[in-house]
Amino acid sequence: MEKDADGFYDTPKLEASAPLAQAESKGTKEEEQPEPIPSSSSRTDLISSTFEVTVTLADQQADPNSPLFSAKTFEELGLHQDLLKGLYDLGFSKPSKIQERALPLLLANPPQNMIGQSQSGTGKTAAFVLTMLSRVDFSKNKTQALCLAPSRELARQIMSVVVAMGKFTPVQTEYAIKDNLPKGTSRITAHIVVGTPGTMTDLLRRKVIDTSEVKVFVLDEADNMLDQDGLGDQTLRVKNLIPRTGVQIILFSATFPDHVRNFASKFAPSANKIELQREELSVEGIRQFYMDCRNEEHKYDILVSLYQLLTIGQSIIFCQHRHTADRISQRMSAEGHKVASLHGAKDAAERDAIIDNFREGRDKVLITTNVIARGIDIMQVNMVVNYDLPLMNERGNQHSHDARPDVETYIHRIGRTGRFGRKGISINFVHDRQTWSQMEEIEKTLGKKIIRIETNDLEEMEEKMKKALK
Ligand SMILES: Nc1ncnc2c1ncn2[C@@H]1O[C@H](COP(=O)(O)OP(=O)(O)OP(=O)(O)O)[C@@H](O)[C@H]1O
Repeated sequence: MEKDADGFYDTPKLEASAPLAQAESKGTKEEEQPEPIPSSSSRTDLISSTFEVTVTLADQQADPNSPLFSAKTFEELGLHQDLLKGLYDLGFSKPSKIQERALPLLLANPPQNMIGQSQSGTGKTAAFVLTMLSRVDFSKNKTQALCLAPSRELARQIMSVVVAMGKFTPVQTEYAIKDNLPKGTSRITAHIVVGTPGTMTDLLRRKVIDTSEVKVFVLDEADNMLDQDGLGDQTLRVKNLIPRTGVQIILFSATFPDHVRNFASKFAPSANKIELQREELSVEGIRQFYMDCRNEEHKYDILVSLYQLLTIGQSIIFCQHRHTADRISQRMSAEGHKVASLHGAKDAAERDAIIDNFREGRDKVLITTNVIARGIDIMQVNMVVNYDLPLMNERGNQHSHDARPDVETYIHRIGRTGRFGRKGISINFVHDRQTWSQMEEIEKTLGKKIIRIETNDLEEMEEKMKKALK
């Protein structure tokens, strides 16, 4: 698995001076999504499918068993008028379960720490962003909230939510991601700073950020941020550079494997906890499939034969290594298919352009590594392919014969589809006894059937997929 300066999730190395990325406002209603302009017949389809999505979302938010359910309104959660305006402007009408449960605890005084878990795509970001925005005293030009994420792509996305939800407040924001600040910046006074741990540590050490007024510290994807095999060391360094007392520590993730739970409890002492049972981890709307390929080369052929289906909506193809992502995308491009590839060896400006092109629907197929396995929220993604299954990040493990599957990363990867009540499908490619048993272990751990699709019957495949997406 890839590891570099920022740890498990790689960071760019070249010195590109990307301008401070303008936060993109993030619509939630289907009609606000940046779809290409449809032809008149597909426009009718779009309207009816928009209607269907809106209706099923309302149904799900009314179903007490759904993670999107809430019995309350945003008004009842004690949010400031300006933040309510921001929420309604984004098209949020009702809180999801995690928002309803977490927000009253997060906003209570005196502030209490939180360890919050909820399935992928259920609205955790709003819970911690609204907390940061609620706790900031806008009359002070001082940094008061820090938020860390495992990748620059996720940090940029979180920032877009801060800006959109804070649209009716005077919030000032700044990034702590590589190659983003103008050279020679010696002082940051923005209320909220969002970044990755390597750059954040650097800014704190050099006292570019004054921490004396910091009162909220958020870790998104907290299990990865605290994991010794992930970004644990770097995150701890950041914590050691902020005040020891008076800071509310907020940890959120869809997964908290046992080996980080204890550390999380020490990192955020006496935290309120919202936890999921193992069987609750997978998202109902994501149908999981697998394809039995003959060998590595056959995996490539199958991926190419899937191209039509991959581009019905948008798709993310996950590989274990950067070189695989590059090789597949070069081959597919040479054969006339439009695909993009994104991984941590690319420089900052390139990474930003690739994810923005994909987010805005200009590219429909993104071939990548675990760098964007977590957090990335693009509603139109209705298919995820595990070209390689995710494997545990143990030294040498990837090459050994008993390499274990990384079930947490699997949950995050497939969670790039099926966002906030949408339907999505995932397809695992298995090609030998080892990958077969790795997939079996994932299936057993999650208690969810992974259904076979024949590799030689494209029509059947298409039928099954269309049915799953209905
Ligand atoms: N109350 C709401 N009403 C409507 N849409 C919402 C609401 N809350 C969140 N959303 C939308 O749901 C999507 C998923 O939210 P978010 O990215 O916060 O999920 P998450 O729980 O952080 O997922 P992950 O675990 O994958 O990071 C976003 O597009 C967000 O705008």
